[in-house]
Amino acid sequence: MSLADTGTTDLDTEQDRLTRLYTRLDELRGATRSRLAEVAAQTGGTAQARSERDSAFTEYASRLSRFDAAEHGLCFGRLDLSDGGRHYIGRVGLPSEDADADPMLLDWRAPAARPFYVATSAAPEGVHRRRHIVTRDRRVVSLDDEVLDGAPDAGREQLSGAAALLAAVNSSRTGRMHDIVATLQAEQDAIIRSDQTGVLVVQGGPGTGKTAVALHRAAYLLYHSGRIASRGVLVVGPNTTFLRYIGQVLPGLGETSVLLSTVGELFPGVVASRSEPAAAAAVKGRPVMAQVVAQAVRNRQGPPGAPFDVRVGDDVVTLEPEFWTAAADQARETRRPHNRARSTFVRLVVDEVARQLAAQAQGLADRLEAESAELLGGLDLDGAARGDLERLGFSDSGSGAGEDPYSETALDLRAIAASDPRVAAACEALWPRLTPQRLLSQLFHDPERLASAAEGLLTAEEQALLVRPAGIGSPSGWTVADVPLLDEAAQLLGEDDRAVKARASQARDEEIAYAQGVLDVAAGSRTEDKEVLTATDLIDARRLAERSRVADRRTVAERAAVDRTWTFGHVIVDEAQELSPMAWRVLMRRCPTRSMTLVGDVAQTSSPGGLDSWGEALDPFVGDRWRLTRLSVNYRTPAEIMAVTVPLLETLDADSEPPSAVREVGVPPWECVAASPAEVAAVARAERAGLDAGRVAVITPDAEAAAVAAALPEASSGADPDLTAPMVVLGATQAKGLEFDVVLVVDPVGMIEASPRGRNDLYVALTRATQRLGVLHRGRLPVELEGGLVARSEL
Ligand SMILES: Nc1ncnc2c1ncn2[C@@H]1O[C@H](COP(=O)(O)OP(=O)(O)OP(=O)(O)O)[C@@H](O)[C@H]1O
Repeated sequence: MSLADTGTTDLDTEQDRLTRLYTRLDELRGATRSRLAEVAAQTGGTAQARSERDSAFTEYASRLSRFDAAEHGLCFGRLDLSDGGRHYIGRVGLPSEDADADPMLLDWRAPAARPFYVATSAAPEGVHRRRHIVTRDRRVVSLDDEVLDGAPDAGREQLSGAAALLAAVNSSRTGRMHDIVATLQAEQDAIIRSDQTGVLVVQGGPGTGKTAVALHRAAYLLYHSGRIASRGVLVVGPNTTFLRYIGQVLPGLGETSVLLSTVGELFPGVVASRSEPAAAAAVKGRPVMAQVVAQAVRNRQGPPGAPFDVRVGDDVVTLEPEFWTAAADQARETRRPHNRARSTFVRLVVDEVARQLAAQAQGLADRLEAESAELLGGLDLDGAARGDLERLGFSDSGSGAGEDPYSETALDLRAIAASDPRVAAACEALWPRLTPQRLLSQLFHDPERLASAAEGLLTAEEQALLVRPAGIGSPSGWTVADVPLLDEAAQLLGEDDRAVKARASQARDEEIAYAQGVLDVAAGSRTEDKEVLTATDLIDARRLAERSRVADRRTVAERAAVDRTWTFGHVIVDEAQELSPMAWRVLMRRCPTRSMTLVGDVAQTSSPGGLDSWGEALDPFVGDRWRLTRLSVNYRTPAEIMAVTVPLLETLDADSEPPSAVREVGVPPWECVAASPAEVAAVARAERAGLDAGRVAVITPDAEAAAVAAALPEASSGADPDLTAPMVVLGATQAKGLEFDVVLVVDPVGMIEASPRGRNDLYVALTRATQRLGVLHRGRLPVELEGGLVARSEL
């Protein structure tokens, strides 16, 4: 039915349709909620029934969150096909009541929805008309139509849904990133839908939508791949402020199987809250640190330089360095991680101690025998020697422990050696049980230990950067750059989980004992009536314990967050240029399938350990088997601001093409002198006063942020600022990935001089504004900005 046939206006038609879609959404939501409540109320059953119930629970819960998330902007588009067909496109798919009929609403990720994003008048993909439907609450607000199978419209050819797109990019910022599902552009859509296998790198200048695209790709992959949905997606971002900024996007798309994390949060139980000099972080990030950590572990595996005495009872057993070396070699040959290979080492020590005890006993017997023979001539010495040996724990003087390691005597001696605390102490000294935290804090607190582990790998100056004053190494004493080292150490140390398993088994036995107690009480209250069945007639204690087990209904993301060894179905890294080689090793371990999307911009690298080229990071892990795609349009920064940054970008990367801005705003970026924090504060207040809605950011060199924040107490600031506040003060490295309506960049010369990557920081700061940019300096601008900015007085 065409719109003309209806006799009503387009808006009314779409309102009718939208109302029906919401009615259907409410029905489906209600039905899912009831099913969820039913499953949640069920208990008992076999292990298989429980597991099926847990899966059903998870499935209903995620379906419900998808329906809930679709409440805002349920439907945003319509495709009228050249063959007369029609699809409505929305955040979630809604099936028709008639199971054979077409869906009432197509999920944006469905293949049939793709033309909505990619069709152009040059390549209409069977689309006659594309309609963007703008809604608020449950009302249709406006429509924007593009007819694609007519004459190409040169002006709009590049953009899909230009009006809706420009309305979205021009709207005031809220301090939270929003999804762009209604206005995705073709080059973005191609990345989102590209094959899940292998490593995909998305290189793009500022504001090209890399973050947005990465998050929509996560939602797309979760929708299409059961494997990825069951293992979840890890999204790694540069800092917690940024993660909070993007935190609404995936829940808004109804996806909960995603863990957002910084590198510093990837080691469960460690809070990387300590800061350290950039030079120290840079050393810790270098690939050679993997060898340093490996050597540090090896250095904790025997042998002593001199013979090592072990006292057992009244006897002293001397273990020579050669023995320790051989035992350590044999334990390492198991190729097990340190803590698991330890059991081999301990067994060898116990065997050797037992062997020597036996040999000492045998020697004593032989000596007694010889002395007695000398003294007593032809008397029965065998009986006397046997008596001596029996007192020493031997039943048969002819079979030494060395000859039959499984004889009762040998086993006894081994048991004695194994339970002797001094043997245990010797093993602990020469092959200690180690946690990653213990290994590293002992390494960094002890310059000699560090020198031994880093010999030939780090210079004395580099080692000096790593040494920590005493007292650091407590849970709060770790830095972000320590986390990949902890992870590396965890990998090499492994976990001897026998104790954990033993505890689990004990807990299980206790559960069964408790269940038995329940059954005993039930049996005690058994009625005389033989027809009445009690619990004991139907169930035994083990099954009762199984039935009462609490279900594990945590989401994939919740389970992954507490498990260092969790491997994800897909890993997305935002601002990937910031990661150090050691951090890449962590992420590769979390993603053995190498199904990864890495988005970033090497021109924006600010961390000293970060990247200069993508190949540099990826070659060690995937060789040249990675795909590079580019985004070319800047949706955030107006053309006037991008023009100012061109000379700076040229100094950062002469080959880099600046992204073309999607719009102009008619306001040139300006500069003025503001020498003191008070002057900066005054300008910031004036900018804020001129803004109806939206956000102002004052971005300073990192070291100046506190002083400016003190002069502007009404602004949010600090390590974890509230981005939804009307004004915020940020250090340059905090601004990465964020955006604001108005940005004031303070002391650009100071910013450049503050770090070896200061120019990159300045580039990031200058490209954060969606509307207006002001540069506040101390009387001198960097050469790259000279001539590009209008003096404020001239505005
Ligand atoms: N297709 C689109 N429709 C609407 N808005 C878009 C679109 N693409 C990008 N944007 C908006 O442009 C802004 C910049 O996007 P995003 O932060 O993802 O870019 P980026 O490439 O990660 O930037 P940077 O590297 O500078 O941090 C965001 O506000 C985003 O919502």
